[in-house]
Amino acid sequence: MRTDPSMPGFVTIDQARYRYGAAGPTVVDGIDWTIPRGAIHCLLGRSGCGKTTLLKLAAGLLLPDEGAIRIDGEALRGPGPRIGFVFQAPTLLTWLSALDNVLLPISLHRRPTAADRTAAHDLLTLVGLSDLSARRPSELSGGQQSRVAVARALIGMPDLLLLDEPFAALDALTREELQDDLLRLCAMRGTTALFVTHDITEAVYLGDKVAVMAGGRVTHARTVELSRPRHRDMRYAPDFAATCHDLRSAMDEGPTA
Ligand SMILES: Nc1ncnc2c1ncn2[C@@H]1O[C@H](COP(=O)(O)OP(=O)(O)OP(=O)(O)O)[C@@H](O)[C@H]1O
Repeated sequence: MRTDPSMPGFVTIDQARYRYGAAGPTVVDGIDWTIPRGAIHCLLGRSGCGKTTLLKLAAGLLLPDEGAIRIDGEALRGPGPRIGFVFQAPTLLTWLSALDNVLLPISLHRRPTAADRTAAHDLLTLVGLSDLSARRPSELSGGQQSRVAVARALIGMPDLLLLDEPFAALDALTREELQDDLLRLCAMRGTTALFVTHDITEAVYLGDKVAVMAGGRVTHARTVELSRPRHRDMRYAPDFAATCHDLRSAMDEGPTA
């Protein structure tokens, strides 16, 4: 077991509320959530229920109107180097090589050192792209671009990785490979992660815990009892299917009053 439930939360979301503009509807409506250090939690929910907004609050890209987000006990006041973000689209810079895209979070602040370049190359190796580090994004497949985006999010050794449907556009087999890459990298580095997805099987395969969101609230939460490391054969086990079924039913129930 990777996490100890008695450990204090590494990420603590405390009664967070958020609306876009003064007159808009409340999009995140009083969410309480705790992620222990090193855990991977997944957020499931229908389109428009507020998942991305909650992720942006956890990244410090938005600040809550009410409540607080704490990372390691400290109230979050904006984005910082301890947090890595992977968006749905890989958002790579077209004129840079894969290696230079991975180095981007560093080169925005200072000139990368030889050690930084080695670290970037090591990350590309870990995601299976060691031979392609000189290629531009247009010379890479969609899955390879997503791998570069994951490597870029990890170059700053973030304590917290936030992922917003990063593999949604990929074919099923590539998605499974990237899920395994992500689990391996998080386990190696003890990275805490919050992963937003529409895909129930993805949430169950990756997560220590899965929350279902609807109408800006967490309406259901379930601990995933599968052992770690995860293995692709687990996807066909009865307890995996039962967990998926339970979450599907929770998504059908929708928000509670
Ligand atoms: N910048 C914005 N200004 C105004 N409203 C917004 C803005 N961004 C999102 N919203 C609204 O907030 C609500 C929640 O959006 P959010 O992107 O968090 O949902 P989501 O669950 O991530 O959806 P999806 O699964 O489709 O990405 C939606 O009704 C959306 O239209």
